[in-house]
Amino acid sequence: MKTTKTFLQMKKEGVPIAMLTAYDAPSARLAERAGVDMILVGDSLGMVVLGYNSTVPVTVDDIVLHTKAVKRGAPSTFVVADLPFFSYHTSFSETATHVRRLIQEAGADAVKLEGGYERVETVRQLVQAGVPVVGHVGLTPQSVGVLGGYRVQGKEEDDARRIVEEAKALEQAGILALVVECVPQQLGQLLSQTLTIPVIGIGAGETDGQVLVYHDVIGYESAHIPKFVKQYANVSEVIEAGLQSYVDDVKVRKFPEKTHMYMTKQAEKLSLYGGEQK
Ligand SMILES: Nc1nc(=O)c2c([nH]1)NC[C@@H]1CN(c3ccc(C(=O)N[C@@H](CCC(=O)O)C(=O)O)cc3)CN21
Ligand SMILES: CC(C)C(=O)C(=O)O
Ligand SMILES: [Mg+2]
Repeated sequence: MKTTKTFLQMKKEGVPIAMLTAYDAPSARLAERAGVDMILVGDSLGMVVLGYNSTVPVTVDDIVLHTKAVKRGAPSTFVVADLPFFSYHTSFSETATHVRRLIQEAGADAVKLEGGYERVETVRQLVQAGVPVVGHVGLTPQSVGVLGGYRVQGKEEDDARRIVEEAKALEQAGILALVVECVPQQLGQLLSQTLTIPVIGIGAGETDGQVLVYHDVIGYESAHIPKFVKQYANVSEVIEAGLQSYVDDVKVRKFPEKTHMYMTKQAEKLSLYGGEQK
C-alpha cells in the first residue's frame, strides 16, 4: 500500500497524485481497481449520498460506518477519513475520541480536517500522538454558514497571502498533504511550489494532485455541479434505463422468466400447490 512516504516521493518526482472520494464498498473496489492513489471518505457524503444540502449534518458515526465499508472494498488503498463538522473544535480530548474511532475502529489511514491557523495546534497534537493528518484550506465547506455560500477563496491578494501562510503553518505542524479547494489557479500553483508536502487541489488548477467527488466524476445524480468538475461518465443515464426496463418488464409480466424461478418435483403431491403448476 502507498504510504505518506510514497506520496512525498511522488511529489519529489513530479508524479501527479489521483485522489477520489468514495463512500461504500463497491465504489471503493472500483476506485482501487482504477488505480486511485488515495481515497477520501469525504463529508460530501452528506450531500451526494445522504441527501442533505450541506456537509454540516454529517456525524462521526456516519464517517465511521462509511470508512469501514470503503476499507472493506479497497483494503490496499490509503484511505483518508474526513473529520465532520464540530468534531475537532471543542477540546483535544473530544477530538482525540473522534480521531481514535476513525483510525482504530474504522481503519482509516489518516484523518482530514478543515481550517488554517485556528487548527494548527490540534494538528500538532494529533501528529505528535502518531496520527497522520491531511489539511484542507481555501473553500472549507463546513464553514458555509460563515462564508455565506460556496465561493472561490483567495481572490484578493491579502486572502491569498494568508492562505499561503496558513498552509506553511500546517506543514510545519506536520500534515502529510494539503487539500486546497476552490482557489485561483495561480494560488494552487504557488502552494504546490512553496510546500514540500503534496498539494491536492479541487478547483485549484494544476497542483501536485487532484481530488474530485465520486458522483461528480461518474455523473451519478450530483445535483449542483461546480465549474471545476469534469464528468467522465453518465451513470445516471445507464441506471435510469436499467430501472425503467425492470419496471416495464414487471408491469407486462416479462419478468420473472423460467430461469429466475425455483421448481419442485413434489409440486403435484402437495395439496398446497393445488396441482396447477406450470
Ligand atoms: N457533489 C459535490 N461535489 C463537490 O465538489 C462538493 C460537494 N458535493 N459537497 C461538499 C463540497 C461543496 N463544494 C462546492 C460546492 C459548490 C461550489 C460552487 O458552486 N462554486 C461556484 C463558484 C462561484 C464563484 O465564487 O465564482 C462555481 O460556480 O463553481 C464549489 C464547491 C465542493 N464539495
Ligand atoms: C471535496 C473534498 C476535498 C472533501 O472534503 C469532501 O469530499 O468532503
Ligand atoms: Mg470534506
